[in-house]
Amino acid sequence: MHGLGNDFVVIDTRARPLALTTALALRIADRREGVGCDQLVTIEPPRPEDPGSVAFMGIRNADGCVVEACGNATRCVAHLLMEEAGTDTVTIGTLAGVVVANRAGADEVRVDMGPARIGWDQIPLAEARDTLHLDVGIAPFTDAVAVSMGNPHVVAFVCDAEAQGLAVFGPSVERHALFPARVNVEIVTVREDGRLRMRVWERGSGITRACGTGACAAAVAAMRRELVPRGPVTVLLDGGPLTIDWRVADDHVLMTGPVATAFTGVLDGGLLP
Ligand SMILES: N[C@@H](CCC[C@H](N)C(=O)O)C(=O)O
Repeated sequence: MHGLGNDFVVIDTRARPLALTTALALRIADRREGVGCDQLVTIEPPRPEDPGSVAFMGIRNADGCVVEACGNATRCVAHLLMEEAGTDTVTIGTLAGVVVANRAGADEVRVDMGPARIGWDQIPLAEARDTLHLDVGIAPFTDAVAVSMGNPHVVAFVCDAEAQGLAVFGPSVERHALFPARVNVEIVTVREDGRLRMRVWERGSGITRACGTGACAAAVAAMRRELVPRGPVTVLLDGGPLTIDWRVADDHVLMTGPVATAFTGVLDGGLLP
């Protein structure tokens, strides 16, 4: 499946448990030898600690590491589970917390991604720093904004996001000592029409065509800096637009966007044990 070209292999392990090792995840995610994807996602039985959830969503980046959140994959898994149950809403457990999703159109899903976390220790940063004006020491991240959506993000505002060498500075920012859990890296231009143009270097996956949690982080960062008014904003990714609303009532971030299924079937070819 994919959300705006951010693509996933989604494996339903509810009926058939899967011992997913890092080595196996790496093989499946490998675009040369495996199926190939930005993230590998498992649908698992619900955990007792996730109240109201019908399933747990496990997420691994293409480098095999387990991560807490993935906005685009959450829309995809929510869509699958709502189709399966014939409902318009679904509650899913993730390592970042329990999220609630709703249908927002034929192939559109809205997810309440929960609160944005902005404390330095919530990102996390290696030391106490101002997350609204963060100097990472690598241009253009000399006055950046750090936000956690359950996973860590750092956002730099630039005049022209297209002109930036994301593949050059992305890896250095991702692994900078200031970010002990590494970080997802976003460059954002605030357009004259009020929309945000964002490009992303994802932790553990590199440049992707879209990042849902990254779009949430970019919108929160722009609103914290008062570059756009608090309320719904369109974030333009390489793969298309997402609508992000940082709700005033409870500080939750709502993400609305499309879901697409590329292929459904049996993953074999010797990949699974
Ligand atoms: N593509 C995702 C984010 C996936 C996880 C991220 N690379 C991380 O390491 O935190 C999204 O749509 O949010």
